[in-house]
Amino acid sequence: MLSRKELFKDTLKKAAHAWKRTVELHLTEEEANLLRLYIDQPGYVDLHWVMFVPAIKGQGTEEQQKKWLTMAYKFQIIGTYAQTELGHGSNVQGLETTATFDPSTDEFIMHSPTLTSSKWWPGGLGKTSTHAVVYARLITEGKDYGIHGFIMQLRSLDDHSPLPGITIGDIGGKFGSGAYNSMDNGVMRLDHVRIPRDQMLMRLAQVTREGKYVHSDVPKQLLYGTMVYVRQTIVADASRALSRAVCIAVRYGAIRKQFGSKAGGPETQVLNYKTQQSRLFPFLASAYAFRFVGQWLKWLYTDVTQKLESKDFSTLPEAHACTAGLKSVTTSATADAIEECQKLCGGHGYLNSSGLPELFAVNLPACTYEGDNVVLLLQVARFLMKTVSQVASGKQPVGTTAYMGNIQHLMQCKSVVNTVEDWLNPAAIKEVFEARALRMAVNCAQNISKAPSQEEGFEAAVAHVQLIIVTKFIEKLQEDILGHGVKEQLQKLCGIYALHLIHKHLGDFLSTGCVTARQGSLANERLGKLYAQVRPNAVALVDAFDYTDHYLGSALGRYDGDVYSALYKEAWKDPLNETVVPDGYQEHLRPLLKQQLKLSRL
Ligand SMILES: CCCCCCCC/C=C\CCC/C=C/C(=O)SCCNC(=O)CCNC(=O)[C@H](O)C(C)(C)COP(=O)(O)OP(=O)(O)OC[C@H]1O[C@@H](n2cnc3c(N)ncnc32)[C@H](O)[C@@H]1OP(=O)(O)O
Ligand SMILES: Cc1cc2nc3c(=O)[nH]c(=O)nc-3n(C[C@H](O)[C@H](O)[C@H](O)COP(=O)(O)OP(=O)(O)OC[C@H]3O[C@@H](n4cnc5c(N)ncnc54)[C@H](O)[C@@H]3O)c2cc1C
Repeated sequence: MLSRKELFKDTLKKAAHAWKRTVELHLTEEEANLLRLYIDQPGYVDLHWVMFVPAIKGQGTEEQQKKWLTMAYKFQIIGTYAQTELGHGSNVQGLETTATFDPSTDEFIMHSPTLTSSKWWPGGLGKTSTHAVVYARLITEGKDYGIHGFIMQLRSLDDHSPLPGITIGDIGGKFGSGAYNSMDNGVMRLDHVRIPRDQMLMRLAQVTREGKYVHSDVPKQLLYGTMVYVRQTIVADASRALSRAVCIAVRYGAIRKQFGSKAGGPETQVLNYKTQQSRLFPFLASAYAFRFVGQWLKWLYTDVTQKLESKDFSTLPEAHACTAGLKSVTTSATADAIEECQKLCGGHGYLNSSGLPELFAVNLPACTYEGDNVVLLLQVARFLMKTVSQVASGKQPVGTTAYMGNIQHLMQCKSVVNTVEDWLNPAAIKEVFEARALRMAVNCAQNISKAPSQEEGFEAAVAHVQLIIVTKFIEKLQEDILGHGVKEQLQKLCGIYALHLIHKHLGDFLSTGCVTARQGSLANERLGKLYAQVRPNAVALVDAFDYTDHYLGSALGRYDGDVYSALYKEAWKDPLNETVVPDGYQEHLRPLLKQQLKLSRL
């Protein structure tokens, strides 16, 4: 119910209070991150911690890190990540902002040469940030060396006014009433703003005092390292958002009753309808699947970071493909699922008090930020095409593409599934996913060799990423899992996750000859049985996410199931209900009604 201005101020207040508590309680970095997470309102601090600090860590020299991170860690400065421009987002190489070295003063001149080069979107830029890592084309000795990162001070540390040559503001209201409107995504134009040479982030490349451009021995792709880091964290965000929506829809489905009353008895819980189960349980399974793959991705990221520190860059392409692909598939699936959960809750799901509209609005942009999901999947496709060509020339693939080394078998194998029960076998499931992914990648590589196109391979990329998710779920179940019967429930969810994908993408599985139509229909039959088996534990499986009512923020998803009184109470809180007769009655309603009355008496 807050206006944009009130909402923004509320975010400032919460962030300041959270920081105060962080200091008072000596919270660790991890604990402080959790506190921020549970505040659950996008704000400038997200950009400061998730992008500004990591950008300096990844691209700054030790000296630069010491100087800037010391201030950033104490919040003496507030930073953002200013990459996207009004005319350029996905294509980072197309950015127009310039950083021209002036050897006479040992400074860079930061400039926005056109309207389209205005920085546009960075979170916290609009009203809050005092500093930013700004991405700009480095020009020295008359030559354009492409995009590099620069630390810039934007606002005075005394009175917060923009520094000379900097025009800065908020880009305006966004989708939904709350959601990202708490964030001051900003616009910024630079008019020949001078910064010292040592504010270029110099781990990847340096400009000497004389203006010479010098490469480091690290790959230039490390410039994109911050995005790899954030994409990895977004997978965990997607899993969390999806599990919240599913928790609301499952709990409400157990309370809501419609039709099916026998002999005057109670109506049927909507969660007992097979159609409700077949729409909802794949999301429940996906929430668990995304959580497990998110945990694995965090491990992969830590591993690649350690390797980078010892100058081993070999796993960087895989880390890029996995983070890009998983960010894309999990956020798209999550946005679609939250929208569907609204429908699964019927009319009440459309009320703000269900919590679902806000959840949708806040998670929808994850399909776009940190890389548009289509653009990112095309990056995965590019990686797959390279791997296929390496396999063809005899190189053994590793990591998540290791299965491609089994090309002889996977290109011609037939699924062993003969009965409904055979679809319980994880090895049988994995084999059809591997065969589908490989065959689609090889088909795509053949198409490209006939007619090269940047846009081929989108579906092959989706198939590969889904294989990763299925594989990581299966691997998780090979670990020890505590709790009586928990593993069995997770096995059922794993089956649902994999088989619902076979159902959804049956065209791919059939056209690549990985399964027959009969096997496809056996998969559907198995799926129906799994839904019925999961039903008795569905509520427990969402309770296991352990969300408080406060965090869930939903009248429908309450733990105690007292849905109707909660909806009723929430309705009365609406400002429209502050008066019995609404504002506007005297000016607009009364004259209208009186006029109609007069006319009818004529
Ligand atoms: C309710 C509370 C919620 C709280 C939530 C808190 C979390 C907050 C999280 C986020 C908040 C939102 C903040 C949002 C921030 C942003 O959006 S920042 C801007 C993000 N922008 C993008 O992602 C742009 C996407 N574009 C690109 O990444 C690149 O332009 C590209 C598409 C990858 C293309 O790059 P390029 O032009 O260089 O071209 P290529 O020829 O394709 O690539 C060259 C080679 O480099 C390899 N590559 C590309 N990227 C990477 C990488 N990241 N790492 C490693 N390697 C990379 C590519 O594969 C090529 O390799 P090859 O030549 O061997 O094939
Ligand atoms: C809430 C939010 C917060 C953000 N925060 C920040 C931030 O803090 N800092 C920052 O720098 N940026 C930020 N961004 C910007 C964000 O990173 C970009 O919006 C994103 O990278 C997508 O770029 P774009 O908007 O230019 O989309 P476009 O690339 O213009 O995409 C438009 C359409 O074109 C399609 N398309 C584009 N290229 C191709 C292609 N090669 N092949 C096929 N289809 C293609 C896309 O799929 C899409 O459908 C934020 C954005 C949002 C929404």
